[in-house]
Amino acid sequence: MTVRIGVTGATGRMGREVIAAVTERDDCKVVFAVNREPDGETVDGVEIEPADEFDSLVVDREPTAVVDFTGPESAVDYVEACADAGVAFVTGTTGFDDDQREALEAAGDDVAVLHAPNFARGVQALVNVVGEAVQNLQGYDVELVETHHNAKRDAPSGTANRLLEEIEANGEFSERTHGREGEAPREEGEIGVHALRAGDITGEHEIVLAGNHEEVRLTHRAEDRGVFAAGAVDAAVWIAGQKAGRYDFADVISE
Ligand SMILES: NC(=O)C1=CN([C@@H]2O[C@H](COP(=O)(O)OP(=O)(O)OC[C@H]3O[C@@H](n4cnc5c(N)ncnc54)[C@H](OP(=O)(O)O)[C@@H]3O)[C@@H](O)[C@H]2O)C=CC1
Ligand SMILES: O=C(O)C1=N[C@H](C(=O)O)C[C@H](O)C1
Repeated sequence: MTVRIGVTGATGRMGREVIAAVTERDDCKVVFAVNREPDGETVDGVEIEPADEFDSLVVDREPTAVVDFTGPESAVDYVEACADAGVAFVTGTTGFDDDQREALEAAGDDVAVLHAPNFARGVQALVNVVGEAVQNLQGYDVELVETHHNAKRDAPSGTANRLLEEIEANGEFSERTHGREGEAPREEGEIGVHALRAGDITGEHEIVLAGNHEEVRLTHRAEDRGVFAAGAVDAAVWIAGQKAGRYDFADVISE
């Protein structure tokens, strides 16, 4: 079966990569790609259509799944249209607030919805091991540093938030401290969180655990956005066979 994929944010950094990743495979194809203000542009031979036609495209072109890398507001609009149309939704968008997260969850009652803040397999491995490292090093200071390109809108990154959840679930911590300035000695139990924005850096996450005259650093560095796109397209192909519900990238990898 050829999986039929709709792409949103099609001329963005990630949308372009998703189209390229689909085009390289023979088990799926792009059936539409939208962006807010298309000007007749094509991406890898795919015509970019206006985002305000999404609601009709998602019905008429009969996609199996939509892959979304846009922004939180538009991702919610798109998932709600997919829920109405009975189309599965895969999103890598980050920066959702609580209400937006709830809307994503709610759509999972009607269709399969997969949200992953990071589609790199190495990040999933990092999520899997960081809790164990924290458990083994109770009482060590923990700091998280994430580094991204200068156009990234949200901070800390979605991946950093996911890693922080895992760290907090596995140790005794008091609070997250976002950056430091002036007279600001480290408090016991805090987790320092630092967001660097510079140039066109694809995405780096490092967790530093230090104490007992030693330090452990767990680092993931994405060298190319294609790694995220490949994971997202794997997820779109995987979700084709799934019933309504909420999924994450770990579900895709575990099969
Ligand atoms: N999960 C993962 O593995 C990854 C997640 N991300 C996340 O993906 C998202 C997009 O990142 P990136 O591609 O770098 O961002 P870009 O800004 O390059 O692209 C976003 C695209 O979405 C479009 N867009 C934004 N708002 C809307 C809207 N309301 N309706 C329709 N289109 C819209 C933008 O159009 P316009 O140009 O008109 O604004 C743009 O083309 C971010 O949240 C980022 O954190 C990024 C990389 C990996
Ligand atoms: O905006 C990006 O570029 C990225 N965003 C994701 C995040 O917020 O974690 C994933 C990746 O690090 C790239």
